[in-house]
Amino acid sequence: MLNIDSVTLSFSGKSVLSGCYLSCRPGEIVGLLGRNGSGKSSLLKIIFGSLKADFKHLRIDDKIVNRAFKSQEVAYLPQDSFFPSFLKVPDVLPKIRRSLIAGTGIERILDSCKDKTVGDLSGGELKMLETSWIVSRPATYILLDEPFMGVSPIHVEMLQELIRRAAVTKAVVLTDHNYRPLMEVSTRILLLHNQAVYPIREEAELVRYQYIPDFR
Ligand SMILES: Nc1ncnc2c1ncn2[C@@H]1O[C@H](COP(=O)(O)OP(=O)(O)OP(=O)(O)O)[C@@H](O)[C@H]1O
Repeated sequence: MLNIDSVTLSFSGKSVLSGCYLSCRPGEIVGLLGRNGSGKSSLLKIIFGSLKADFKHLRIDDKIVNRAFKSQEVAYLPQDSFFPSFLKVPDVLPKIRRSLIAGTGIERILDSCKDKTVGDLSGGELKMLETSWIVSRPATYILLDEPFMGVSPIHVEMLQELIRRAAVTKAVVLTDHNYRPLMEVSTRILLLHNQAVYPIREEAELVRYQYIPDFR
C-alpha cells in the first residue's frame, strides 16, 4: 500500500497544498480531480519524488520512502510527452506487455505505427503508446497525469480498459479533467480543493465544491 499524508507545499510563500493525504493499494484506481492549478500534478510529482514538498510523510508497503523513483516501485506518466521525438516506435513496442493491450484496440493502433518515430505520432497515438509503456513497467504503483488529454472518446474507452487491466495487479492513481471517464474507471475518487483532499462519493458533490457547473 502507498500512503502519503501531511503534504505541505508552497511556491514563493504561496501555499498550494496543506495537509494533503492520498492512499492507494493494488487493485485500486484512485481518480484525483481538482481545478486548474489546484496542485494535482504537484502531488503526483511529490509522490514520485521529482518535486520536493515543504513536508510529506510517504510510506510504501510500510517503509518510509523519501524519493520513490529510486525504488522502482512507482512509475509516473507526466502530463507532457516524455519520449524524445526521434525515438522509434518499434524500439518501444517490445517493452509493452501484450496481455495488457491485446483485444483493447490499442494493440492494433500501436502495431499500425510500427514504422514511425515518436515525433510522427498524433497526440492520441502518443498518449496510447506512453500509457501502455508506463503500465507495463514492473512498478506496483502507477501515477498517470492526464492520460485522456487530447484523446477521442472511442480511444478513451480503450485507455480505460488498459487501466482496468493494469489495476488487477497494480495500484493506479490518475488525474484528468475528463471527469466522467475518470469517474467511470476509478474505484475511488478524491478532489483537491482549497489545498486539501476530499473524498467524493457522487457527482453532485463535485457541483457542491464548484468543480463542475450545476447543469440543472
Ligand atoms: N515550479 C513552480 N514554480 C512556481 N509555481 C509553481 C510551480 N509548479 C507549479 N506551480 C504552481 O502551483 C500550483 C499548482 O500547480 P499544478 O501544476 O500542481 O496544478 P494542477 O492541479 O496539476 O493544474 P492543471 O489541472 O492546470 O494541470 C499552480 O498555481 C502553479 O502555478
